[in-house]
Amino acid sequence: MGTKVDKDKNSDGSLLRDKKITIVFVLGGPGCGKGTQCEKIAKHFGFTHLSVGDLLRAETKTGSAYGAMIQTMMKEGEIVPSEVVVKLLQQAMLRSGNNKFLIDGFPRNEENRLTYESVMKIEPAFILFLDCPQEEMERRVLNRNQGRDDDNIEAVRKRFKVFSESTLPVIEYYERKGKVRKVDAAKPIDEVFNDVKAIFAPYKANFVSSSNFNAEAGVEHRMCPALSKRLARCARKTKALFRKRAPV
Ligand SMILES: Nc1ncnc2c1ncn2[C@@H]1O[C@H](COP(=O)(O)OP(=O)(O)O)[C@@H](O)[C@H]1O
Ligand SMILES: Nc1ccn([C@@H]2O[C@H](COP(=O)(O)OP(=O)(O)O)[C@@H](O)[C@H]2O)c(=O)n1
Repeated sequence: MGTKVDKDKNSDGSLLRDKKITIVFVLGGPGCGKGTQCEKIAKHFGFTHLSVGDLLRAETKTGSAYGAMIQTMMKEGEIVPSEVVVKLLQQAMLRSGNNKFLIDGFPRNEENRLTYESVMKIEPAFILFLDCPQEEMERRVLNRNQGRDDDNIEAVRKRFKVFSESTLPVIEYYERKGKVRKVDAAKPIDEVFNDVKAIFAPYKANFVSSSNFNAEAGVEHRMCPALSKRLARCARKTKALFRKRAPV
């Protein structure tokens, strides 16, 4: 960092080279326990937990231009356009001040993955796949009691369909790259976390402090300058993408 050569390296979009940012995608069907496990990983290993579902729900409350569209799509269990999601992720990463991120519920389809790749260009370290039978996920979602619009039987069934038709192919894509770490998520919470802990063990050494990102509060923290610059560049690219598309 700091030399002209290093700056030039970063500007080609390949942040991996300076090994400063760790991104883990956390995937699995609705109710498999992504949020539950991410909260624990964030605490134990100093990652910032970014739940795309939570970011989208927070966005619906801001009265933004996209809020109403997002609300309708989520109620129907549909996947929100990737430009919106990637933009929210960039903003959240910028605010977090961390350089280790758990991105929960993303990429949910090929469009998410391709948009992320073209805009962010940060290869995920690995994909944590919480594998759980559908009947167990259905039970968990219907007992979740968080007052979510989409935790009813019709929306849950649609989300299962979206998961198997759109998200599983993304997991298969990363499997072919040797990046998937699969865990049996049907076990009790602490047993699942034991398996998860073994996967994250190499990240313990770099643990600085727990940083559990609050989507609604948008807390400001200290920002790593390299990440800040990188994300600012990504934000400009996303803006350009938005300009190309007519408003939804
Ligand atoms: N391993 C588990 N065993 C039993 N219940 C669980 C387990 N993991 C999560 N839950 C519960 O299931 C529900 C869904 O979990 P959550 O973490 O919100 O899933 P997701 O983020 O994947 O939708 C929550 O009520 C949570 O407390
Ligand atoms: N990458 C994503 C993630 C979530 N979402 C939306 O957010 C909803 C809830 O996602 P979530 O991750 O909070 O919850 P689960 O369906 O995993 O329980 C999804 O059904 C989608 O409508 C999206 O559009 N794109």
